[in-house]
Amino acid sequence: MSSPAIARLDASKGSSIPNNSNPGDATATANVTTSTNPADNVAAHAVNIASQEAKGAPSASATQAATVIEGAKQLAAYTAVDHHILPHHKVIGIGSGSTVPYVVDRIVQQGKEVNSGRVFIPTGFQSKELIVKAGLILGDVDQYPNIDVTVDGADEVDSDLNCIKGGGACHLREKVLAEAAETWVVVADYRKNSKVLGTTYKQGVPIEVAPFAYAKLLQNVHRLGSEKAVLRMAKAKAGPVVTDNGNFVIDAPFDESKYKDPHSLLTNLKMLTGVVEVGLFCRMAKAAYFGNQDGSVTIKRDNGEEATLREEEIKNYGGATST
Ligand SMILES: O=C[C@H](O)[C@H](O)[C@H](O)COP(=O)(O)O
Repeated sequence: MSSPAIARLDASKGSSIPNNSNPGDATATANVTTSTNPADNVAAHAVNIASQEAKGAPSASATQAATVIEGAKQLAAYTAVDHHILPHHKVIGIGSGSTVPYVVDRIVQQGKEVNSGRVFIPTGFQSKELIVKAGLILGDVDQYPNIDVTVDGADEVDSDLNCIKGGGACHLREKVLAEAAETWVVVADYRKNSKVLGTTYKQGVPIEVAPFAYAKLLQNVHRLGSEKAVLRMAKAKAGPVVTDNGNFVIDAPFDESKYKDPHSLLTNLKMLTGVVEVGLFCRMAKAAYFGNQDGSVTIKRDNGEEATLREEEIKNYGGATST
């Protein structure tokens, strides 16, 4: 597995996959050409971005940074799938976000034979589309309340594997699929790897709320200490973001002192009447995989272990760690 830094400029093979769910991550919305070798795919991004630049899109340094980030996402996703989605796993949850297309890509690379005996459960519109377009078998959590493994993205992950999720407003279904899974694994790039939540993800805790209750809830969230909490507004529509479940989202930033005890914060927010789900996932992950800029992958596990696998170690790991 080659490092993103030494990627070949060869965009000739593979299929095109959509690549982003969150608004504000527009540099990552180009179609991605995929192959089994992550290095090829990083190179494909470079070609894609270069052609976008020719049409007046972002500068070379911005596109280079975007390429490195995409390479990191792919490394995290591919490594997590290799470690946790094993041939005997038959019911698999597919999360949301910009790293998840690479998860589906790697699952497809495991082959038609193994995948024909599996069912894939989506966490929202984006992952449903990914499953269907990849030709995988779609199911729902009401048919399959017991999932073998769910792999999902995150907005930020702390040292205890607590996560902020919901930047794409999918956290209700994501939490249901995380709870339903025997193993829940998070994949992300290096920017999401923090000691304390709120360090890099500044928008705050996403809170899905019943629409009619939003104004009262905003007051109550302000009183809980998030004076800057706001109703999330849509970017290309007048009015608020409406989730896949027909609800609104409040984004509530808190001080570091609150983020240091995310479980108490979660409990206090969840107790507010009208809250449907809170985008704090506390100690739910078995492991979190972060792709790094240098082509290595950092793995944090729920037992406190942390390891960084370099290129050769990823390639030779070959081992399954999942249940
Ligand atoms: O609601 C969205 C999900 O929680 C995503 O997994 C999270 O926002 C990360 O998304 P991205 O990888 O696009 O930053």
